Amino acid sequence: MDPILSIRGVGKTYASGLTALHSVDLEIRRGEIFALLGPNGAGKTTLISIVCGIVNPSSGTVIADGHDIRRQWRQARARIGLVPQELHTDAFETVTATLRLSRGLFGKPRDDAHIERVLRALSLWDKRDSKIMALSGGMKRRVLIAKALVHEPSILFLDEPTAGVDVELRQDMWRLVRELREQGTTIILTTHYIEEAEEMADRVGVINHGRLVLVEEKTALMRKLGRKQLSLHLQSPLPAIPPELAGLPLELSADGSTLVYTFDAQGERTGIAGLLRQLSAHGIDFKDLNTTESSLEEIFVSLVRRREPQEDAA
Ligand SMILES: Nc1ncnc2c1ncn2[C@@H]1O[C@H](COP(=O)(O)OP(=O)(O)OP(=O)(O)O)[C@@H](O)[C@H]1O
Repeated sequence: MDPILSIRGVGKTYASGLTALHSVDLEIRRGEIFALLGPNGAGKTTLISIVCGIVNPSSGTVIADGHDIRRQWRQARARIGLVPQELHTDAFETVTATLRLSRGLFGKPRDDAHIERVLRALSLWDKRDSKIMALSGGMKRRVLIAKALVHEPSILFLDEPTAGVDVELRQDMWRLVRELREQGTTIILTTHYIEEAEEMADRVGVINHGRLVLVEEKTALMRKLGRKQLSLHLQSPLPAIPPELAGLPLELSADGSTLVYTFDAQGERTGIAGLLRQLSAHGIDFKDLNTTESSLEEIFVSLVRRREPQEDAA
């Protein structure tokens, strides 16, 4: 593996005494889309801020594209683009001037052709001469992304990029993320929209109470922790699950018309054949059936819940 970003033993205790991160180890692969998930206050922004040199870690090291973020801050920072949650930019500047300035800050020579490409990709070309303060909220978010990309970073952090944005911008954003990945940019995003991580990410990390509790290939995670459900839509509603079937992982819908059987997606044996035999033996007929798999969201919620008692005990 060729990590583009190595985070080793990174901890953070704020001046208030609050420990936001406990010795986090994480390696990000070159060219991947990595989704960092976690509930509010888990430490995602703290971790991103440390990698971007905005917050000093209390312990540990971070190597970004070959450069130590503390000893070679300038070189490391020039490899990183950050789309923060909020806009901190000069409201009186025009969009183009802001981008030129951002690019210059990272020591990159002026390149108006690149700025034009970034502006066009974000549907900002028409707004290039507008002052930032005259833009709508959505347009300002687009400027944030443009600013993060204008110095051609190899690692792009997106901190809650789609929180509160409209559908059009969200779609533009994901199209752009895919294009950037195809061009070789490594992307690390935090999101509360887990379906986005499910759709976009190659790997998923879950952070909870300042600890990285899991890092896994998304598909493997879904296979490993996912559960499947088989829904049987019955010919005639049942008043209750027959006592003979009480030992099975079955649930009956409130109106008695659907039996839901839950099984392990990873298991060797699903038990479905046995279930169908038993239903037939008890004269329970069904007219239709379908299966569903648990989403990353359900897996995430159960993971975060499951880890809580361990955390408290630690
Ligand atoms: N400057 C600071 N001083 C003291 N405590 C802080 C500071 N910044 C963050 N924290 C605390 O550190 C913890 C982690 O916060 P952080 O913003 O990293 O979480 P997060 O996972 O990004 O949350 P969210 O999903 O809400 O953005 C929280 O308890 C937060 O209150």
